[in-house]
Amino acid sequence: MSFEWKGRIDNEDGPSAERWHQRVQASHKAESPTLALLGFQTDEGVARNKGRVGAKNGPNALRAAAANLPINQALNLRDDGDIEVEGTDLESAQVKVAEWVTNKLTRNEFPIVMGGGHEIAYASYLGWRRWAKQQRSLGIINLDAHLDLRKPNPTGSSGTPFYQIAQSIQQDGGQFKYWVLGVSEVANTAALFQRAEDLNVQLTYDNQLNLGEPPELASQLVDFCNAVDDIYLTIDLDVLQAAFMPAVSAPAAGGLSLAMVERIISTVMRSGKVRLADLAELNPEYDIDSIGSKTAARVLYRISRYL
Ligand SMILES: N=CN[C@@H](CCC(=O)O)C(=O)O
Ligand SMILES: [Mn+2]
Ligand SMILES: [Mn+2]
Repeated sequence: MSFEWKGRIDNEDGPSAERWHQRVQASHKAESPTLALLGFQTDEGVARNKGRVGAKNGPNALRAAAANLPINQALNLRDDGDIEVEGTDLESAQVKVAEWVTNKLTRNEFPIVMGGGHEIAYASYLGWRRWAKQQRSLGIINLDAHLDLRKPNPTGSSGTPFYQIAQSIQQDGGQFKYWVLGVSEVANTAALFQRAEDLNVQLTYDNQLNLGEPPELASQLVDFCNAVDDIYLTIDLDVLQAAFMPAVSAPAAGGLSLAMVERIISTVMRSGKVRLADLAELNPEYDIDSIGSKTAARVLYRISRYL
């Protein structure tokens, strides 16, 4: 489904009243950083994971909410359209997304893929892997209520991406450096927590973050980023409390405030190590007055402010 970027235009306030829909359609300036967007329009990963479908329409809901965001910096915005899944062939679509990510990294652009389910993470990773050519190390920061460390059964799904990534990194002889923030104790089984332990995954629970920002959090995030060449930032929107984010495939009771999510993003982005990002699991079928889409757009905006 193609998308027409449109929104409010405040002619009376001149160029400083510019919004995202205008910048997406403006010509690029070589001297400005470029944020490149791609939609991953599919329900396949969520369906395979026995979830409630609807995330296929996530990319366009996010674009519509982002259209009126203000432009407050030198930034090129590019929308490269969508990748869809033909039939149930999720794997081929993931390869296409990966090729796009590799291409953006090669051009020194900042790629953000909009899901779709969290199986987008395996595609984003594969794109980074092709670009990095086993010459670079990766740290993954996932804001998510879930660990997404399920084993493919027998194929991948929205619940398996980080297990698939772990396997790939280990096969390449690398170290799987994965930190999940906002984990819900009640939305993951003992089997998944055991897998996280076996894979040396770093966990921060939603409850730990809801009692105020732990004093050591910022420095631990900085240390995590400094220990690798590149950071891949992936945000499963179900990490947010339902009041901010009703529009997800698998809501988990609890979750983080938008302020905490933005704070973590800011700390991580300031490291200068983040090369790619994605936003997963926006399911507009369950939205209320576009609150979820607008929250997702605000998350996107927060990332963009550090480019
Ligand atoms: N993307 C991940 N999804 C969750 C879904 C949990 C649920 O459906 O309740 C997972 O697999 O753990
Ligand atoms: Mn999740
Ligand atoms: Mn997830």
